[in-house]
Amino acid sequence: MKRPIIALDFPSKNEIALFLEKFPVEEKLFVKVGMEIFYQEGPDIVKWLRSLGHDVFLDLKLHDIPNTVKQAMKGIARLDVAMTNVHAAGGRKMMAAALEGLREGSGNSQQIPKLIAVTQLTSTSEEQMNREQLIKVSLKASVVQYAKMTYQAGLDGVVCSALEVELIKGNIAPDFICLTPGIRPRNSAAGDQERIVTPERARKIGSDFIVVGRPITQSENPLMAYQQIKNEWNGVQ
Ligand SMILES: O=C(O)c1cc(=O)[nH]c(=O)n1[C@@H]1O[C@H](COP(=O)(O)O)[C@@H](O)[C@H]1O
Repeated sequence: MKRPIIALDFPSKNEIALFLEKFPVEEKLFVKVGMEIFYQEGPDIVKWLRSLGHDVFLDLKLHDIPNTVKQAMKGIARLDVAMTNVHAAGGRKMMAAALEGLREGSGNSQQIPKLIAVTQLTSTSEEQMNREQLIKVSLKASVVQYAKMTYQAGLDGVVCSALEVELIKGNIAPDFICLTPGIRPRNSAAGDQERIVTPERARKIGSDFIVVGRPITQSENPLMAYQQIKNEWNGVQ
């Protein structure tokens, strides 16, 4: 069964340990380490999660000049993560430099983490993008443009809303990875997310990975919430 990626958005290792205690030890999870916990605990949090047997998506959304991103990626390459990301808005040169950094950091081995780029954050609406970023096209057109740049830079895929997956795969390639956060089961609060989709719809649309945070981490019964979302994501009744 495909595993939803759980966003471990907690302020400390201790809180993550308490959360993980709710899952059977033999259940190997796919978890996301983002800025909140990484800036508290540093790379050790990734090493610890790997030692427990979980797969890690390291979501630090790098966005800086090409050289800085390249050097940072050399460090990330040594953390044994399955996937990591940058912001496509950093440009093609930056994304290509990120890939170079990952390759060099891993000693040019074949086994480098998947590298994907954030298009428009799922918390961004079309109206906000037009008004604040002065991007005067539709949100979908902007996402596809970022996805094309990402593909041309040689990356594996993008982070987008499931609402844009069909368009991206149609314009680029069916196997271009679309990882989709902004997942909300029916009747759960959107919070700060704008472009939301249920796990079932994300499956039908063709998302390759879904990322789910608060609907699991803030649930009264995280294990049950995880299993329900996992079943829905896999089309299991
Ligand atoms: O790169 C990401 O993971 C990401 C990109 C994006 O466009 N939107 C987005 O929500 N995310 C991350 O996905 C997670 C979503 O969490 P919830 O909204 O709690 O399900 C958060 O950790 C975000 O940082």
